Amino acid sequence: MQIFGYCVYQIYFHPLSKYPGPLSSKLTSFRAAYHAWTEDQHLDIWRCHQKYGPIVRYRPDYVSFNTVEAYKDIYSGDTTTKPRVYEHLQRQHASILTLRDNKAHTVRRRLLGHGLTSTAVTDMEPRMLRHVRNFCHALGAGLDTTSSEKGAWGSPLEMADWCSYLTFDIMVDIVFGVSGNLLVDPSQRSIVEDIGISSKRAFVLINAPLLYLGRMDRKLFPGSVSSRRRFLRLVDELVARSTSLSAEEKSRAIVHRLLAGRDAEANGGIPVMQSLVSDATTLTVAGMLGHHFSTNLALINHTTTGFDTTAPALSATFFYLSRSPSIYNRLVTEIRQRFSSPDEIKQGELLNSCTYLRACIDETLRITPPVATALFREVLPGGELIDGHVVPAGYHAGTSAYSIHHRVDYFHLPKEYIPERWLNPSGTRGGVHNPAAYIPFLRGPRSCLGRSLAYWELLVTVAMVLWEFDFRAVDGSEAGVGGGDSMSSMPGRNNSGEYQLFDRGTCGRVGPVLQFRRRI
Ligand code: HEM
Repeated sequence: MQIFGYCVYQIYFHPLSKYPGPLSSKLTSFRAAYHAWTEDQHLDIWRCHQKYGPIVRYRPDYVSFNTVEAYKDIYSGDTTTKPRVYEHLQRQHASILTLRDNKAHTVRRRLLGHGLTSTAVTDMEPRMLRHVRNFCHALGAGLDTTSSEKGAWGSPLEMADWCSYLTFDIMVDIVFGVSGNLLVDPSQRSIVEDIGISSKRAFVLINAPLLYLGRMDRKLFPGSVSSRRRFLRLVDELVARSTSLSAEEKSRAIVHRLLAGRDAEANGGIPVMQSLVSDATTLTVAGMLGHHFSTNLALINHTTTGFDTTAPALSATFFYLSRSPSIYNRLVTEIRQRFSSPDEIKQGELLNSCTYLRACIDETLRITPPVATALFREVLPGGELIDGHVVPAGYHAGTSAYSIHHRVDYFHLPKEYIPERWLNPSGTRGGVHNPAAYIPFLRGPRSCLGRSLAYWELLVTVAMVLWEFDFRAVDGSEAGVGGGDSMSSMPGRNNSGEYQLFDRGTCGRVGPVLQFRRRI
């Protein structure tokens, strides 16, 4: 009887009952949790929007909106915040990603933002370039061993892995000032998988917080708990290594700049602790920052799963280029004409003038947004009017980048990779093109702080690789790795031309498998 009463209430009398959606979603969070588990929640939300329209009740307490107007309402002001469930994701202290208090978030964002401005990216460039060169070195390993082999294709490489190693090494270097070394030393590489596995657990928990009861999550995800522990141990180790750097080395690491900034902020602008003075303070504060950064690092670095962003964008770009000869050739021509040597490939006018390169990156982030899912927000007291619809306080609303980027009335031929749409929307294969619906980095006060850094990594790495190498997809059984399976009955998973994301909050991915040769 109680169950019957609960169902009647959810379907007819609940404050969100007027919004359409699958019956199962109105009653429980099971569907959302299930698709978090099967790593296709972004596709399920997209399919629901195809069926029910731009507003879908996707969980009993959550409405997914798929319009430009709605996401402006949800993400632009201070009438929403991060949902309470995010608190479970932090170890002791809230990270910038989990902070619920909007004022505290603004302060934290200001502090962290100093280390990630485009000027800061210029300062960090020489160190980041070292890692991009290591990446190219790894791709070219084994090539040109004898002059007779010059021009021969190398062994197949799994690009998802190599892109993860690159972005991990860059982030560890600029955040902690120490070396992550995954590109050159295979011994620690399992860490990217650990990050992925632990992210999957976190994502399922966000969607089904009931699993926290009696710590059921630990029983359901035993492997992921140990993966997370290993990852956090690594972060603590990095923090410890970072604290023993010289003063000059510390000045280049974001974590230390943040410490100085944090003190200044807390002391009316007087930086009382410009260096880390005692081991006790160091370990406590740095450990805390380690956890703070663990979320951000996880956001960036992943192998097959999870909180990863730049790496999947990079491997997706290689995927699309390897499958589109005309796009590949146009881009190769732009890069090789623009730069006369790889040393010229760095931030500046020449790189900015590579408009086709930028269009390819933007198109990757549109069709394959690394944060594909809806980053849902909790409505604060007073409620909120979202695209003309009332969502009362305490309930959740969000917009999924994958869904809105695939709206046919915002982007013509949304399932196709067409960089030209960013150059001349009304030109080649022209059709509707609505840049206001483009939200890979989100917009508003919680938008991505690492945008400049991410663009640097993507533009410079792709340019450097194309300057040095030709590449192609392998033949045979691995040719399609990374794309959808045309035999799949699941819309979204059956598009062989679209790089597949495995949604775990950010995303996992595999492939493409490519071969390289020195450019001819
Ligand atoms: C293509 C690459 C990237 C994409 C698509 C991306 C996307 C996003 C998105 C969608 C958010 C909002 C998350 C939320 O509200 O929960 C975010 C936040 C954030 N991102 Fe990125 N990101 C990328 C790369 C980076 C990089 C390289 C960094 C460098 C540290 C970074 C640092 C951050 C930080 C610190 C936040 C939190 C901002 C805040 O809450 O104020 N991101 N990112």
